[in-house]
Amino acid sequence: MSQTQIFKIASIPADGVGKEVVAAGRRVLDTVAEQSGGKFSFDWTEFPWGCEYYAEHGVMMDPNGLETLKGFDSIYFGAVGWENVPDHISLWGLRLNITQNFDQWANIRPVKFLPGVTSPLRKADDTELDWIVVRENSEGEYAGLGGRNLSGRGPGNEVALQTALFTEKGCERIIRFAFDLARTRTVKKVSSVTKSNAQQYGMVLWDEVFNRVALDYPDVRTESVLVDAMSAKFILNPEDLSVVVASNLNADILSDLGSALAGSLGLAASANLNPERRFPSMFEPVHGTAPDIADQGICNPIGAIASAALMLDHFGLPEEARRIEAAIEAATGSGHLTRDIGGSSDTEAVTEAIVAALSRNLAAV
Ligand SMILES: NC(=O)C1=CN([C@@H]2O[C@H](COP(=O)(O)OP(=O)(O)OC[C@H]3O[C@@H](n4cnc5c(N)ncnc54)[C@H](O)[C@@H]3O)[C@@H](O)[C@H]2O)C=CC1
Ligand SMILES: CC(=O)C(=O)O
Ligand SMILES: [K+]
Ligand SMILES: [Mn+2]
Repeated sequence: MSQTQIFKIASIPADGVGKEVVAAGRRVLDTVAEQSGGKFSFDWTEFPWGCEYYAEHGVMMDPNGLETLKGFDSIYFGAVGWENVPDHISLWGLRLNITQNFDQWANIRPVKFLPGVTSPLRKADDTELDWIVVRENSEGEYAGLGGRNLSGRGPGNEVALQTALFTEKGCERIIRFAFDLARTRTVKKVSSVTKSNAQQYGMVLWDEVFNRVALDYPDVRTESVLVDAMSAKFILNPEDLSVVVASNLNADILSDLGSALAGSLGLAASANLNPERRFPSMFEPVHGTAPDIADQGICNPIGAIASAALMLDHFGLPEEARRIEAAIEAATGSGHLTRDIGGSSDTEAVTEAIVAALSRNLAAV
């Protein structure tokens, strides 16, 4: 018998519903591993980093945390942010600390419509919708460049600069990534999103790189759409989308819009990839810590569980990833829905339904 492949996973549930959904995702991943017949298993290490850790230690994560994380095959993340810490401190101290330092420059965020889940889009009732937001995840508006003049100008005259960084290399790598992804899809099309009419430096550079890279992919259709028009297009003509590539902020906003159109923020998955595999990649639901519903056992675990499927893809286990996605569809299709999508099931019941569907699928093979 061949040896079991062991994946070392760092789990960082962090705050709020992050803890609940990571626990659910781990359960699903362990089920898939158990059912793999010894093909693979997961070796989990959980880290207590987040806003509670901050309250105790004054930092969001261990100062050697990045060094520690380098030894893992991937990171399974929940969400970060709580009322005891300013959001920009918690986000930069943990999530952005990891994505930036591990050069996880490609953030893929599929917009998936699930059976049994009502979309606010009437069009979704009779139209096949399926697109992926590709988010530049290392620079742009979240480069962290800028500063504040707190005292030099006197009261009431404070100034702040928040500078967006666009490099030719940074644009090119994410745009090529989007084209390569489009080539793997039924509809070979990339929509590039900027605001280059108003932002005449960085976004014009992005547009130029997009037009140049497109020449290398004559088999892929293209369009360039301004972000305000793209937000309208998400709602009016989403059937026209396949791969949507955008800068850090624009794609952050568009991907929440996409999740909402699919039915809830609780459904959307994401992968923060370091495509060169020099560092571990990180898998997390698109949503945040949902303080309004945290600690009640009612949040939707599907975004985190679908992110676990993206992790399996990254490990070269596409069949197992599709098994998880099929189990999610079986659960929603048979009415196991949390409140955010109009049901009354709790987190535990939906997770249980997904685990049961995995076991049924196995029995059917
Ligand atoms: N990657 C990360 O760790 C992120 C962290 N955050 C942080 O999360 C905190 C809250 O941010 P918000 O802007 O309120 O965004 P959020 O995504 O936490 O919540 C927005 C809305 O979506 C709902 N929602 C989110 N996840 C859900 C789930 N799994 N099931 C059911 N409903 C769900 C919430 O109840 C809320 O009504 C802040 O501290 C923010 O900085 C926000 C986004 C991403
Ligand atoms: C911070 C945030 O909203 C995101 O990464 O999606
Ligand atoms: K998250
Ligand atoms: Mn976001």
